[in-house]
Amino acid sequence: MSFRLQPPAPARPNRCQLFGPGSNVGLFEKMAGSAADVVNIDLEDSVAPTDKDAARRNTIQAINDVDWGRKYLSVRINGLDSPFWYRDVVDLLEQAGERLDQIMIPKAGCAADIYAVDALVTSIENAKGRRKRISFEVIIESAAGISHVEEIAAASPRLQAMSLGAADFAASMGMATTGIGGTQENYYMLHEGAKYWSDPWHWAQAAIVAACRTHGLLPVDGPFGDFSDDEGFRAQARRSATLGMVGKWAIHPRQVALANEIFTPSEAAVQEAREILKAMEEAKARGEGATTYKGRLVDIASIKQAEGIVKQAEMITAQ
Ligand SMILES: C[C@@H](C(=O)SCCNC(=O)CCNC(=O)[C@H](O)C(C)(C)COP(=O)(O)OP(=O)(O)OC[C@H]1O[C@@H](n2cnc3c(N)ncnc32)[C@H](O)[C@@H]1OP(=O)(O)O)[C@H](O)C(=O)O
Ligand SMILES: [Mg+2]
Repeated sequence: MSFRLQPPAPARPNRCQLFGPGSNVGLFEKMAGSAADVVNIDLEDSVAPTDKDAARRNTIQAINDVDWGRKYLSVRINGLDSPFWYRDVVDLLEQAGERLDQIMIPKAGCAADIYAVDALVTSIENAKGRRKRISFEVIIESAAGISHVEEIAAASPRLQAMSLGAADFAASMGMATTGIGGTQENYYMLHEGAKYWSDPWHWAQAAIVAACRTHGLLPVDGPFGDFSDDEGFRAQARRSATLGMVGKWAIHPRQVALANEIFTPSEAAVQEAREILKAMEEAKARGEGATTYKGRLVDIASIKQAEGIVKQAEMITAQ
């Protein structure tokens, strides 16, 4: 272990982030009543430029009026390259009540982007005497964002989570696809005439997970565009969970249960983790640092792996 210890990520469930446009007021109560851990009201790309002012007003009213229960309540502001973002921040911080938990910053390209939003948020919080400190989630969805992912993860103590935005990422990278996440038909290896599909999102996800784990943030997988493809969503989510991500966006309500299913450790996984912990306790009592569990090696690193699964399950149950 490095002398610099790995900080823990925030201890709150983030299995599913349900998105809805701030211009669609009819969705707010439905989002609040969903089983998502996080609700993201969007002021950015799902809102037409002509609707920006109305969406911002709707969002502030909904933050103040809707019963959001135990949801982690987040608003995605417009990008720093737009003429809208500063007004999003000013109006949200000045007019939305303390129920607002988080601001989501899209298309982050460097640490200074987060610094700029932090400076504005901090100034308004102090001026208005807001008691609750707003947290940040950042979206990595550009070539610059992934190139600077580690400095972005370290950019502000407000940062709690980081997501991959597959659509903008693909566009920025010039990827030859219009798909939003999932299997890409042309990304395959050929062996003896058979195609073996690979995962073009994998390397970016792994970079995000590493940056998040280094700086104590929650790594989150972004949207899966084809909301009629449940199995495709599950497969993508399983890969993300295996890589260390804690949750995934839902861009349609039918994806909420799928995300919760995949990012809640299964009973079998929790039972196995507990058995490994027991096997290691017994090994320790014998003065051993390694032992055999179901025919395979387990050692002190296995304790950390197993504890991670048990802690995740316990945190979700405690909610
Ligand atoms: C890709 C980049 C992104 O920005 S993704 C995030 C931004 N996008 C969004 O926020 C879109 C969110 N989704 C929607 O707006 C809608 O789901 C829809 C337009 C995709 C489909 O809506 P539609 O009403 O046609 O769907 P139905 O199947 O008819 O709905 C059934 C039922 O569910 C209710 N509903 C629909 N959407 C939501 C929702 N988001 N939350 C809660 N409830 C919802 C709908 O009203 C119906 O209700 P009922 O009539 O049955 O009562 C990213 O940045 C990147 O770069 O990758
Ligand atoms: Mg995007």
